[in-house]
Amino acid sequence: MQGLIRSAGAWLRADSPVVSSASLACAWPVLPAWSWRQPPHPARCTSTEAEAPEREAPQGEASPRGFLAGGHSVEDFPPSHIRNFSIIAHVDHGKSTLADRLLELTGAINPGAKQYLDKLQVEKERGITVKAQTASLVFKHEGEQYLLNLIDTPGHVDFSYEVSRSLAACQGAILLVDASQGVQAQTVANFWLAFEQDLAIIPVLNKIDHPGAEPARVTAQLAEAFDLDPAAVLAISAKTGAGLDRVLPAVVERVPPPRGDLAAPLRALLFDAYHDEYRGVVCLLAVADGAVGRGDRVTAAAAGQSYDVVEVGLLAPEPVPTPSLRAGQVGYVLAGMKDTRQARVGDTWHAARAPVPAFPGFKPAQSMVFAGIFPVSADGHERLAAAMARLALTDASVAVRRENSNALGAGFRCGFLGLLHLDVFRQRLEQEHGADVLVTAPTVPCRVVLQGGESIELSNPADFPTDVRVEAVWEPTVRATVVTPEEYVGALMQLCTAARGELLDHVVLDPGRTMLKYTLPLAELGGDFYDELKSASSGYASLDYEEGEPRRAPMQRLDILLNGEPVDALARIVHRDRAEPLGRRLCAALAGALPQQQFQVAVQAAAGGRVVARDTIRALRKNVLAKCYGGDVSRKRKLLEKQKEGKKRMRQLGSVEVPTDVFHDLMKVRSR
Ligand SMILES: Nc1nc2c(ncn2[C@@H]2O[C@H](COP(=O)(O)OP(=O)(O)OP(=O)(O)O)[C@@H](O)[C@H]2O)c(=O)[nH]1
Repeated sequence: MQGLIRSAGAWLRADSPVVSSASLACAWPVLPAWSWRQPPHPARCTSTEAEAPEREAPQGEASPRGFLAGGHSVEDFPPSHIRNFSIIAHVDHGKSTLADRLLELTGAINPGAKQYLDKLQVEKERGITVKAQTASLVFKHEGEQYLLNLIDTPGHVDFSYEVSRSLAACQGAILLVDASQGVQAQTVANFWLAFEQDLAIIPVLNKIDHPGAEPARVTAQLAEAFDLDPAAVLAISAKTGAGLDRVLPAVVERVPPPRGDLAAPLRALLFDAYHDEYRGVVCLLAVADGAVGRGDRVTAAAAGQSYDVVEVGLLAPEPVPTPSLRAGQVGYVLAGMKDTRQARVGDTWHAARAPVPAFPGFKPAQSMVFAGIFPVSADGHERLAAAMARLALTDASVAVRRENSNALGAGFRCGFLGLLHLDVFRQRLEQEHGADVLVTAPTVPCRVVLQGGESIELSNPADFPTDVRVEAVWEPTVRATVVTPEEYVGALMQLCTAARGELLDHVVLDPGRTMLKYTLPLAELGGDFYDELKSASSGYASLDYEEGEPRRAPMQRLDILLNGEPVDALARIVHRDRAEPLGRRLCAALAGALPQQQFQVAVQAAAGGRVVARDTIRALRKNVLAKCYGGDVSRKRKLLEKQKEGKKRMRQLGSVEVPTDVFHDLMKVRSR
């Protein structure tokens, strides 16, 4: 057994440098570790600075210094008394709940908080973390005060870009595992992310209060899968608080302090940035050496821009301005930036005219799915454009460009990190910015090689050439990791094969638990794949993936035609074998969803130069005034008004009027 598990580890490491969904988003910082990430042990860490005294925050006095819980200021914490760590885990294993408890325990927030660090409405509603959040805590251990900087990370694979860059600002990570669910796909991915970055890893079992908890079994899983010492595994319940008192002492004792040199010139990593409506762009910096303070002139090396620092401080978890941020500390900087695109995450900041060696940086987040976004009502473009501009400011990982559709008019083509990211973006457009939007079927980018050798990158099915000969199409793939109880292996292998998957490996993790590794076309992960995976495993299987090599595949454009006119917004790029069945499903769905018109409408699907499916909608003469008997003028006017409003939500596709809801209905049509 041990051999098998070790081979799993070896395979993971040999097969890919970082086994993580993060690399799907191409988010992997080109590390290895920086020098300050492998500091000496605290006991060997020399510090000439004074010990941190305990004192009260000044009352009633406007102080330029920022004070943390217990009245501490940043000067109280030399690098030896700082710990920077992330909480990483599979989705829903309890990261945000643990973060809440740690904030309460250290007095940073009042008891009873629920997902305090999840600030977005969409995060609160869906109970998921989308954006990594930072919080600085003060914790007393064995008579010494420590400044602990905690980063709560998202669990979902789409947002793993956030995890990898958060880890770059840390020296340690709490690897949280649900004691009832055990090791899952993102547990594996996140472990290797932290391991590859040389972080100290603290394994913590959560939910030991859960009736299905099996702490002994999951501890054995962790020990075998990751070669961890079972004695190092902590067991807690973030819900009841059981075992919680052991977590922060473990952080202090096991996570090495940052090795910063306060006397050296400023060298800081910009590891995150977000937009605040009132304060502009808030940059999160991990200061490796030196210090940065209000009024300093700093340069962002890769961006090649210099800025005057307006404010620096710690997030505790609310912003606490401080005179400076010092070596080893993680905090925020306001430098008068208006747009998050100015803040390139992974950039190195230094004092103006005092360049320093740059950090390796991060690869930019790469869009994995694209979709068109259009206003629901024909006159809603301006409102949508304003909403897009505002939201794009806060989410630099979405790629936006203008698009014009014959069917839907002016809109945007946007690139996302995955389907959840797309859905979250849509929800935020609607909830936070009041835009009523219509989203076209998501598509993955592919490369089309034309006769003569010219090759084009496509992110819009409507651009797929039909008038020139296509020599080859290359579609993106992922290397997917599925962790499942043994009894579902057969059903899951069937599912992956149906999704055009190629089995790469099959590893028994422990008796009753298996890890499958597949190459899958990225296009197949859209639609219902995740739901099918869950239903084939009664909800027990988990999935993670990283970017794979592009693969040649017989992909073609599937057009939907209304009375002979192709509707560009309904085109898809599909595998040759899928064109006909999908075409049939789309025609049937469209025929079912379209209201009858005053003439017969032919609904057709065409691929590879031929019609592959057809449906017909019979004619109906509709008269909105038919019910108006007796010449009631005001009633007539009301009905006409109502019809006018309804028409705003209609689009004229050739001769056919289509309610915009139809586009939403068609998105739900299964691709397989
Ligand atoms: N029984 C029990 N439930 C817990 C415990 N900790 C968290 N939960 C529950 O587990 C669910 C997920 O918790 P979260 O803290 O949102 O998980 P997360 O890992 O932050 O989720 P993502 O950010 O979406 O990955 C919530 O319903 C919590 O109330 C625990 O110790 N015991």
